[in-house]
Amino acid sequence: MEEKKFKRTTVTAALPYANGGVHIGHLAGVYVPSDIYVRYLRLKKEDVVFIGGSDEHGVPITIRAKKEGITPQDVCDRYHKIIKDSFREFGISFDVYSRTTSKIHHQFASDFFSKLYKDGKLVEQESEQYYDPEAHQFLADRYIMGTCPHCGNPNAYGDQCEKCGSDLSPMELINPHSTISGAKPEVRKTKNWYLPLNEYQGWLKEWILNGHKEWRSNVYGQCKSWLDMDLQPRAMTRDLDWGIPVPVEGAEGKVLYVWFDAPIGYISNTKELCDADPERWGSWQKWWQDPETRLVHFIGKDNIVFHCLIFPTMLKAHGDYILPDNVPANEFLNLENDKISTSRNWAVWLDEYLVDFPGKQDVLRYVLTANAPETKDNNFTWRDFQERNNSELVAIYGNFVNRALQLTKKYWNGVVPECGELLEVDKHAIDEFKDVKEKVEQYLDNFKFREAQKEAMNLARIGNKYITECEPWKVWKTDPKRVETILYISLQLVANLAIAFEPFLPFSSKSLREMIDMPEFDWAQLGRTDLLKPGHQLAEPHLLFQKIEDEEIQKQLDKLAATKEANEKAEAAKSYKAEPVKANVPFDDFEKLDIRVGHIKDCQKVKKSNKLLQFTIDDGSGTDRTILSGIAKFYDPADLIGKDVLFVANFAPRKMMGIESQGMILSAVDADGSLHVTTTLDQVKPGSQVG
Ligand SMILES: Nc1ncnc2c1ncn2[C@@H]1O[C@H](COP(=O)(O)OP(=O)(O)OP(=O)(O)O)[C@@H](O)[C@H]1O
Ligand SMILES: [Zn+2]
Repeated sequence: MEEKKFKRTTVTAALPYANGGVHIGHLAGVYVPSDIYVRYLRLKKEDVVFIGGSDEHGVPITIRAKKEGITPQDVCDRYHKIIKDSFREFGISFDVYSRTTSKIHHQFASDFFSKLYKDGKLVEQESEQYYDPEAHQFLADRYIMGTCPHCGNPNAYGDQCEKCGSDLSPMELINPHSTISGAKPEVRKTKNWYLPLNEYQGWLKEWILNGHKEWRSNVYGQCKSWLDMDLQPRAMTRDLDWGIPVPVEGAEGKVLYVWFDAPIGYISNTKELCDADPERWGSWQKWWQDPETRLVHFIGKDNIVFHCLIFPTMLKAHGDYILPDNVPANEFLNLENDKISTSRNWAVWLDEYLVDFPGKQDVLRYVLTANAPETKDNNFTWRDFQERNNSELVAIYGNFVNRALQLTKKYWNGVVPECGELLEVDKHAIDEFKDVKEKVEQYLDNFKFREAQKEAMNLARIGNKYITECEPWKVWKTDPKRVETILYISLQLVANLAIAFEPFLPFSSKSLREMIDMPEFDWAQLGRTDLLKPGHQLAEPHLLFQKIEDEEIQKQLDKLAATKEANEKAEAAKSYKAEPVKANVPFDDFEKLDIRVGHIKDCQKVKKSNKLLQFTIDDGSGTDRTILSGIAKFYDPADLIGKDVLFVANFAPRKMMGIESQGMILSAVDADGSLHVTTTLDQVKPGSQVG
């Protein structure tokens, strides 16, 4: 196949769903790689537009709104702002970041649907759906709960059981109920409009399986497995009240399917940008309808089917649009060996990261790229984060820059020296770093961001090796002229680093360019050895990166451990069922027990026991009472001193670990098996009887 030549590139990044903030999985999967790519094209002075925005329709937003007693628009407004701020703070350099609740988008998506409808590209079909007779509405899958037919989990959703992971359809649930009203749903007939993917199957096969063999193997493979099955028509409308109304007569109470409207958001957001500044951007059609424009979608793997099959089919059915030339989807990033999850709060949130690591955006960008899930799922660990910061950013990149700049400051007051005659060692270093440009380009052109960043880092490795070999601090004593050359070459390497790292670590690059006073630069200069001219005055050097200490990492690990514990508790509570009540007993039996209030005067751990606590109790008799209780795992003894507890006073004394226990302290057993000492609501005198 001949290589296509393009005049410009439209880059889109998946529209994040506006019911949560941005976490490291989002950054690693989509936003850092797309930003690197766009920055690279801009540096090459190519014509490129970078499109983003929030996805604000769909059911989960309405569920959250109901739960919090606010409107869906309130939910969107809150998260759109958080998301937008996070992207700005991490240097994700969108040309436009808009939202799918915008007026422009509603109109645009509605018109797009109308055109398909009028051209007869959609198929009208009736189907049976659950309907809530009390809330008077059809129920989206997420609004129906019931018992999972596979594992018996009583809290399975209409589309999925989170316990066993099965994909479900609402009709499979046993004893379904509406989560809105609790009512038993009825089956009713409803009409929707479908995109007949089946009619496009042959075309899709040809376009992807023959035409795009160069796509990443994970993307190509997923497309192939879909295309090896028979594609089914897919509903493009839903019975729901949050979204873009279906612009067809008789479709009241229906909205466009969120995966129909969201990708159109890429186009409507481009239109918003172009309309606002046509001089700078030209017409939006140029970016979406000109065959000389190259369209690239950055997404995570769960979005592949939508961007490779469904959206292209919509574009093809419409007829006026170009199709994606590549869809470099990433696999998933996990956190400390567990799936990142918004609902379980198992994530590193960008806004929280910035509070704990202010100014360290580039460290996260670096680690997420170094460890990007490009070919398989990958794992983020805080130890790896620390290790890469300390032994790569600090010890290699930062160290080299600092050596070169500090030596120049020391010997020449920060003025770039002359380059003298080149020795073998100089020529070798120059040769080595001249290749870097081509290698980085090759990797970036093929969306291999991990490798590309590694190559950029190689510049610093070359620099460190060079300085170490040349030992300018020793040579200075005998041959200062020679040191001029060594530092001249080192400084050229530093300038090259600032260019090479601009797409990856824009904040550090900017800071480095300020130190070497290099306001103007572009990609074409990469590999040159005359970027800083002799006599050029450098600014005051400072450290580019700081070491991250163990305590800072431990704090993050502790935070995650606390989240895990809270999740386990919540999980246990969900499946908790109170024990059945025991057989009735005569009141006389109860009366035989003497339960009393005791005041804890002292409490100690029992030596050599990790279960027992020894209590000294004031029981109102004037003599202290000793009671042992197996609750050491759940309490710090010091916290119990001074508290009142309920205890059984008339059990026969019993020896444990050599100590006689005179009674039993009463505790409640929680869902997770933890024990909680009981007390009275109000303070009463020690020795008061309970009954
Ligand atoms: N852990 C992850 N690793 C890689 N990519 C991810 C990860 N989580 C989300 N993404 C990608 O980020 C983009 C935006 O995600 P979206 O807002 O749809 O959230 P999501 O997939 O619902 O994630 P979450 O459930 O964590 O909120 C999507 O393209 C998605 O594939
Ligand atoms: Zn199940």
